[in-house]
Amino acid sequence: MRFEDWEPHYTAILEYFGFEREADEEAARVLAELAGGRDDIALLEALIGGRNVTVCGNAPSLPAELDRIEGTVLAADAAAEVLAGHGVRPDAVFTDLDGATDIFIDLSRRGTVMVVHAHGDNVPLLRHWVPRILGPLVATTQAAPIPGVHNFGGFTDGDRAVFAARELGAADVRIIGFDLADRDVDPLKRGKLYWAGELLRMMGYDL
Ligand SMILES: Nc1ncnc2c1ncn2[C@@H]1O[C@H](COP(=O)(O)OP(=O)(O)OP(=O)(O)O)[C@@H](O)[C@H]1O
Ligand SMILES: Nc1nc2c(c(=O)[nH]1)N=C(CO)CN2
Ligand SMILES: [Mg+2]
Repeated sequence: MRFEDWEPHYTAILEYFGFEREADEEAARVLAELAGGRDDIALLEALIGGRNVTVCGNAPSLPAELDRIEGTVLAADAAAEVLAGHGVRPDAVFTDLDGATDIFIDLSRRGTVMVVHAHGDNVPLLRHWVPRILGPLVATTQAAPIPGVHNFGGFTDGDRAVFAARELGAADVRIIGFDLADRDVDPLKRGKLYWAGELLRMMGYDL
């Protein structure tokens, strides 16, 4: 998605949460510096382009839906840990690192692409984790893209994975582990799930 098509949604999200665009832009610059020129977008594209893709959200329903996995597996943040616990190594993990554990480092070592998202509220996490990610790395932002830092569209880890899969030419993108009406979450997370729903409906999902 071109940034000018994403920007109206981004502006509405900034306003809804009171997040600062300048803080997101600064975080993108920090991530670019930490990445130090590493950009495995070609590998991510090869995993997704022309393939059937399954995006795994981290709703409590995920373990019961694992039998629906088909093709390339994209995990939304801590869903990666659930998948790994069931013997599934995701091809890529979309993460703003608030769900990161040493399991991510292990997955990275085994070849999983880490698609790391910078935003105004995760700079300390970027500084902690990015130097430890030794495998394939793709950097993303929700603000304007800069060299080495991509914006495929989307906001939460889960819907960003769907936007990326579409942008990189997936043949089909199915989603599992999404329960956007989950009431068992704090108010901020409820707001984020609301936006995930808005954006996924915009992409044609009936949630
Ligand atoms: N009921 C749910 N609870 C949590 N995540 C969900 C749920 N349904 C769908 N998801 C998707 O799974 C993603 C990963 O979930 P995780 O629990 O790791 O949350 P998170 O890392 O806090 O998400 P984010 O950083 O995007 O807020 C979310 O970003 C969201 O897109
Ligand atoms: N500034 C900011 N941006 C975000 C945030 C967040 O907490 N702060 N959380 C996200 C996904 O959870 C995505 N983007
Ligand atoms: Mg996260």
